[in-house]
Amino acid sequence: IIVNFIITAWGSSGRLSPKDRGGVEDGPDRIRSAGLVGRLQAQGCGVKDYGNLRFDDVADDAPAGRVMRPRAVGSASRTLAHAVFTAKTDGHTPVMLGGDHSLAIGSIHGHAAAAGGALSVVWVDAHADINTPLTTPTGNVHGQAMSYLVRELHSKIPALPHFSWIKPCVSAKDIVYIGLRDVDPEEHYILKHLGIKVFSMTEVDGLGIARVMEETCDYLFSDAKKPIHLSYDIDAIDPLLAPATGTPVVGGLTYREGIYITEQICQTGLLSAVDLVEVNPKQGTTEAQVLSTVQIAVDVLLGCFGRRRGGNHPAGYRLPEP
Ligand SMILES: N[C@@H](CSCCS(N)(=O)=O)C(=O)O
Ligand SMILES: [Mn+2]
Ligand SMILES: [Mn+2]
Ligand SMILES: [Mn+2]
Repeated sequence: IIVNFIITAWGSSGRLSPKDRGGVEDGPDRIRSAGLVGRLQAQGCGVKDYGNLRFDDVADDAPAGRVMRPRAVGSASRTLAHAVFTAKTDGHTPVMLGGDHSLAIGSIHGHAAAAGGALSVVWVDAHADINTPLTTPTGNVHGQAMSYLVRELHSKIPALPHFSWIKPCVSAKDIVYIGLRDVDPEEHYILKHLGIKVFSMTEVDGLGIARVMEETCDYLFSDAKKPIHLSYDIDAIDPLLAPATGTPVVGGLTYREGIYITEQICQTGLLSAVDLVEVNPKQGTTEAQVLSTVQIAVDVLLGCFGRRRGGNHPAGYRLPEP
């Protein structure tokens, strides 16, 4: 599969709670240094690395209501939205390396603007990240990202500094969650009230990942085939395998389940943008923990862009003649 795509990178943008202790901004470079670009090129992808986006620090970024660092997050998201819009209109499949899941605001916004029509959003995560600014228990935007994007929630979003540029661009019916296991009551109400499709870890256990992916694709394409935005939070994977992340939750996806999701999404031929977020080297207590987390992040992206565990060979390959 020849895929032109970009790699942008994103630092920490939510409020750095003591637990968070920063470090998520180091995720992109650790993923790069694990050889992502070379591995993708080796499997036939064309890769253009746009480098790390830099964001101006915002002084006196006082909370707006409960929302932490609204000005920094809002303006950084706008910068990212422009970068993703440009990459998409240049015909690439953008890959956003996080960094915080708040980056999904800009990546999905920019993707939707370039796509022109509806997007399918597949959100792979232990968390729903759909708290509104009025329901968030922590104020961290990484737990609110979807609420700014879903049309049916628009009336529940108050004005926030540096957020006025955001126009909701995703319909509730075009969203599928996979891997949920730590959902706030308010988020649960939103998911139920909006009828958003959810395959929590209960469904993953009950149905098996093959059936989850079959139902995901049937559901998303029941009306029309739309470009897919895959927003993959590394904390969807069990923290025994991917511990270097800010909000680990026990009972996550196995490596095989996590990769199977990407193989099936790739097979649709509709993957149009990917976020790979919440890799936080500082949250690993040993280098081995960091490497395990980073390696799984690389394998997730390789699966998105054509790697099959049954093997691959380049188009046009022929056996050498004696
Ligand atoms: N529901 C909690 C935790 S959200 C965790 C964010 S992430 N991006 O999934 O790690 C909140 O809203 O702060
Ligand atoms: Mn985060
Ligand atoms: Mn998340
Ligand atoms: Mn999460």
